[in-house]
Formats: sequence, structure tokens, C-alpha cells
Amino acid sequence: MSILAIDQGTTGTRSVLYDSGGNIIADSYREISQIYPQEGWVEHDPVEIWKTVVDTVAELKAAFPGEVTAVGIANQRETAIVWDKTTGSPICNAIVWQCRRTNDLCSRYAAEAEMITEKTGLPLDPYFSATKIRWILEHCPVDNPENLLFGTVDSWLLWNLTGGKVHATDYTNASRTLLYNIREKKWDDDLLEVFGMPRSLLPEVKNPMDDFGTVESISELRGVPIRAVAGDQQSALFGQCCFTQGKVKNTYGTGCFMVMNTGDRFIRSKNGLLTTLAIDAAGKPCYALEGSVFIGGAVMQWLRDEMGLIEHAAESEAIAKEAASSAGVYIVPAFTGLGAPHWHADAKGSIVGLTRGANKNHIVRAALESIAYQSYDVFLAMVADSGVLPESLIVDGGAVENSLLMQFQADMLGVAVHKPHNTESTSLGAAFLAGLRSGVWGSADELQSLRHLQCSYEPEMDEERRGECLEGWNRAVRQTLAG
Ligand SMILES: Nc1ncnc2c1ncn2[C@@H]1O[C@H](COP(=O)(O)OP(=O)(O)O)[C@@H](O)[C@H]1O
Ligand SMILES: O=P(O)(O)OC[C@H](O)CO
Repeated sequence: MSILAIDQGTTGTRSVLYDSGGNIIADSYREISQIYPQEGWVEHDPVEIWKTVVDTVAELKAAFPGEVTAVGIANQRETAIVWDKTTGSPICNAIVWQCRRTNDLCSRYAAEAEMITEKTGLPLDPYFSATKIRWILEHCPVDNPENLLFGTVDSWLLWNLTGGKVHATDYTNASRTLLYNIREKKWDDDLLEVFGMPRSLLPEVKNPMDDFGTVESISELRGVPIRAVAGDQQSALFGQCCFTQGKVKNTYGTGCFMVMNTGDRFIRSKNGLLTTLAIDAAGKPCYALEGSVFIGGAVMQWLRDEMGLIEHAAESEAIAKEAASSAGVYIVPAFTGLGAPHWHADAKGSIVGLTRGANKNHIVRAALESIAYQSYDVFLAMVADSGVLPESLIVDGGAVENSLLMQFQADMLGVAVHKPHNTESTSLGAAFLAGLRSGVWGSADELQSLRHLQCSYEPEMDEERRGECLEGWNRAVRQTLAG
């Protein structure tokens, strides 16, 4: 028996096979192309996304021909795809969550901003799906609009996996669209009207642990049931066993996403966080506070691809260690605006504090530290909004392999950072959900024993130095926002 988890992320697609002990049997990964047609625009090719799923599954099944009990899907959220149900073809590229093209479009709905936030828990921002869908409908006209379907990446994959039989999503993904009422847990008529959204476009919303049809289109998996769908950050929260109120995790991937389970408390943030739906131990909706940082590990890709300062992300640690500190250099990587807790869609990135002695090592270190500072800002907001000071921060995602970053994070937060043995919490969450639904595990309690701590980073920096670091960061953010 094994569970196949598909983690379709911003940078690429990872398919992972888990056994009943929650161990990885095999995994396969393919990058996807990042398409930047204009300044601030980001697209993915939906057909390429689908192909990476097919390819990674084929690779896994070649390595492990055994039986697959169920499939679970976790996905990059908000990214909008519109396709024609008669042909199965997208009418344009996917508009990615990072894309800022609908910045101006958002101002069209400014008068409704309060109502939108009250119902959805989200700020009116180009990050979320609604204005992306609106943009597609207005800029990609088709002869038969009644044939169109919208989906976030999970719905697109479900449609393709089931051979066009299932058009569905789950409430964690729906809660990121600006169209879903997270108090009443339904598509909201007022919101559909505001955004001019035909209901026929929208997928059915299910529980993350549910029956989503069977795989028809991939021969190696034909007939295998799809039993879980969740947005990647909520999936990671579940994979980290943060089932109860006050538990918090931070994922360091392309962006950084800190999510705190707040149980049945819908907390309307006063500090720039958003309220979203997460998954409780029974697989039912619970509330969460989230801080989304748009550029996390992606700042390393920028150092690599645009600045040519590193050859690969992992190298950043050794280079940053060459400098004892960033020597007063701060990078505020507002490349796609600043997300939580600032929400400045127009902000542009900056490097401040350069002196004649500043060198490559300082820049690389400042870039790494910017990931921790941004997460610190979100953590502070979360403590203020929830009234809970977590004992530790549980972490996952690609960039947690960087020990310097993790130690600096613990130093800034003043609480321990716990890194689990399996840092692929996103895929693990999808596997847990699909496995629970399939009876591989009887209850969420069983899952706790499958998780193991790899290491813990304790705060070490003295208070004076920490204060200086944070003061310098706050100054750099102020300068950035002042333009
Ligand atoms: N050792 C490292 N140090 C810093 N950043 C890293 C390291 N390894 C990977 N990253 C960054 O982590 C990100 C990839 O993490 P991943 O969790 O796979 O992302 P995603 O799910 O967003 O596709 C990339 O942005 C990469 O630059
Ligand atoms: O693909 P990731 O891991 O960067 O996550 C993307 C988020 O879901 C966007 O909200």
C-alpha cells in the first residue's frame, strides 16, 4: 500500500509516494517555466503544469510499481486557470498568485473592500483569484463563454486526472478566491455579483478529505481514487500536525507562509494578516491566521538568475558565513509589492545601507536575512492578533535546509525554531488527508507519532545586537515604502 501525494508548487511539481509509516518511498520532481510577459506579470503554462504531473507520476511508478491506495493533491493557491470544458484547453496561460497585473483592476472594487474582507477574511489585493479571473474574462474573449470553467491549480489537475469528469475544489482553495464566504462556507452571491462572476464557472467545493473521483487519464494510476485536495499552506499545516488552536508553522518556499490554527475563532486581523480556512483533526474547516510573504526563497533565485552572485541556492549559506554580519546592508525584496503585514502592492525592492566596504558576501547575507526579517514581521502581527505567544515555530519548505537562515530566524523571533525530519510537510499533509480518508490511519492522533524532530535552533543572539538588527530592518522597510 502507498499514498501518492502530488505537490504542485510555484517552482515545480513534486510527486511523492508515502508508506503507512509516513515515510517517503520515492519522489520525483520537475521544475515548471516561470513566464514574465511584462514587468510585474507572472504566468504558468497550465498544459506544462499538467505534463509535469504526468511525468513525475510516470517516473515514480517506474521506480515503484506497487499498488497505490489513494491520491492526494496539494497545490499553489490563488493561481487562476480558465479552460473550455468542451476542448479541455485553457483559454490563456495561468495567472500566477504573484502576478500584479490586476493592481489597477482592484481599485474598481475599492468601495466594496470592507464587505469583501468581512466575508472572505482577505484584503482586496491582486494576490487573490477574483481579479485574475475578471482579467481573463475581459482580455481573452471566446465565442462560447458558457463553456468556460475556472479553477485554481487543484481543479485543473482534478479535471485532467479524471478525464474531464470532475470540476471541484476544496474549501481551503476556495477560501483564497475572494468569492467564497468563509463564515457561511459557500460561494457568496454578493461577491459573485461584485466581480461579475458567472456561477457556472465555479467548481463544486468539497472537504479536503473527500472523494474527488478516480484517475482515468494516467494509465499507471487508472482507477485509483483521489481522496484529498488542499491548498499547499493548509496542507503543510496539517502535515505538521498543527490541528489545534495556537499551533503555527512557517513554510520557506518561493514565498514564506506563516499559518496559525485559530480553531473556531474567526479573527479579523488588525495587523495586516489575513483570515483563511484550514483543516482540523477531523478534516473539517477551522479558521487560521496567515501572513503571506511574496518573496522568500525566491530572493535566492534572484541572486542566482538576475545578479549572478550565486550558482545555486544552497551555496548562499557558505557565502553568507564569510561575512560575520550584513554590515548594515539590508535588502527589502518587494519585487512583487510587499505582502503581509504591509500590503503595499506598488512597493519596489530596495538595497539600503551600502558602504564602500560592502561586498558580495554582505549582499548574500542580507538577502538571506531578509527572509527571516519578513517572517519576523508576520510573527509579531500574529502574536498581536491572536494573543498567543507560541513556544516555538515549526518550519518546512526548501529554504529550511539553510542553517544560517534558521539560526538567524530563531535569533530574531526569540523563540526556538523546530525543523522536522521530513520537511516536505506540504506533500505529507496531502498524504495524511488521503490516507485518513482511505482508512490507512484511523485518526489524526495516529499521525503525531509519525512526525519526528530533526533539529531545533535556539535563540542565541544578545538582546542589544538583536535590537540593532531589527531597528535597521524597520528603517529599511520605512525607506522602501516611502519610495
Ligand atoms: N539552501 C537554501 N538556502 C536558501 N534558499 C533555498 C535553499 N534551498 C532552496 N532554497 C529556496 O527555496 C525555494 C524552493 O523551495 P520549495 O519549498 O521547493 O518551493 P515552492 O514550493 O515554492 O516551489 C527556492 O526559492 C529556493 O531558492
Ligand atoms: O508554491 P508555494 O509553496 O510557493 O506556495 C504558493 C502559495 O500557495 C501561494 O499562496
